Amino acid sequence: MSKEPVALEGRGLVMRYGRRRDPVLRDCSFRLPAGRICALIGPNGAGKSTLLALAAGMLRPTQGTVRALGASPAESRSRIGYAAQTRPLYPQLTVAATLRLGAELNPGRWDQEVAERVAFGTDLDPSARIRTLSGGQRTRVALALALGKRAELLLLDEPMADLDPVARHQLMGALLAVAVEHGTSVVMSSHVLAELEGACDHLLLLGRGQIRLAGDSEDVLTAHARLTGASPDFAPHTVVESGTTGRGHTALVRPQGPVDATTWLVEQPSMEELILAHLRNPGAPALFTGSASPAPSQEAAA
Ligand SMILES: Nc1ncnc2c1ncn2[C@@H]1O[C@H](COP(=O)(O)OP(=O)(O)OP(=O)(O)O)[C@@H](O)[C@H]1O
Repeated sequence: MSKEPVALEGRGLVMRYGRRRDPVLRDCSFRLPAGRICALIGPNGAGKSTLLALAAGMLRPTQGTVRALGASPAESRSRIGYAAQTRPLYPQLTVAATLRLGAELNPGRWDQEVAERVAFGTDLDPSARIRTLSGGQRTRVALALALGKRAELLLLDEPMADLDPVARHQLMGALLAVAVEHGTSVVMSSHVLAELEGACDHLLLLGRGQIRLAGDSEDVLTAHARLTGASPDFAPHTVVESGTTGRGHTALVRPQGPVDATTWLVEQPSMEELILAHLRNPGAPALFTGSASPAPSQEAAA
């Protein structure tokens, strides 16, 4: 098993809200090595926000365990920055007072310069009250609180969702600069694949309550190939998605052994193509590459 430090780990997670019969997460296990910028992807309602809230210690799992930075999320709370999708902020406070509160709540860790850069990057007025801000401006303040905390693990729920293109670009730049400078581990959910592709070096794809794909982006990509040829039989390779085009039969596969390049045209799919194929085919077998392989859940290990 990999000895690489782990930023976030879930083992046998089950999450059921109230009396709902179907759990949102079911025996969900994963391991995120430290220092990665991880895209958390999945269809609407897959449980991305739930997973991030569990990792931040804002929810407790029905079953299973979450470890964040080597301890329970509650124990690691001061080292975790979390920007929830709902951007909970005090509506009566001004932006400047909100950042002051961030500084007071994080003594010894707070980076005012980063917080101000993120919050005031455009022309946001420090004396404006939170309740008067637009959705995008509130997002900037929520991200300023998360990044200003100099967290070791940043959990960002759709961080760019309501930002304009310039603000997105600027904030992604600020986020990456902070992450590189401090070796921060980042998990961010988003539906904008192009945005994630440029920024993230690790992937967690959630579907049907479990992790379907996990690993460093390069490893996940090289574990797949697009094959095109005359035959519809792609055995022995694992087919994620297949179809027919003008060029013949084509499939996105996980090669099981060498691919016969005399039979198939072999191409490397793009990350977007690969993710879309998995989103369209949630029944494809799960793949965990390298150090992303989860430890066996306690029940399985017993
Ligand atoms: N507080 C709650 N009480 C009951 N059900 C909830 C609650 N929060 C989330 N759910 C349900 O859990 C499921 C997963 O929701 P979640 O918000 O985690 O998904 P998501 O992947 O973040 O979705 P989206 O991409 O739409 O933001 C949904 O079916 C949702 O209705």
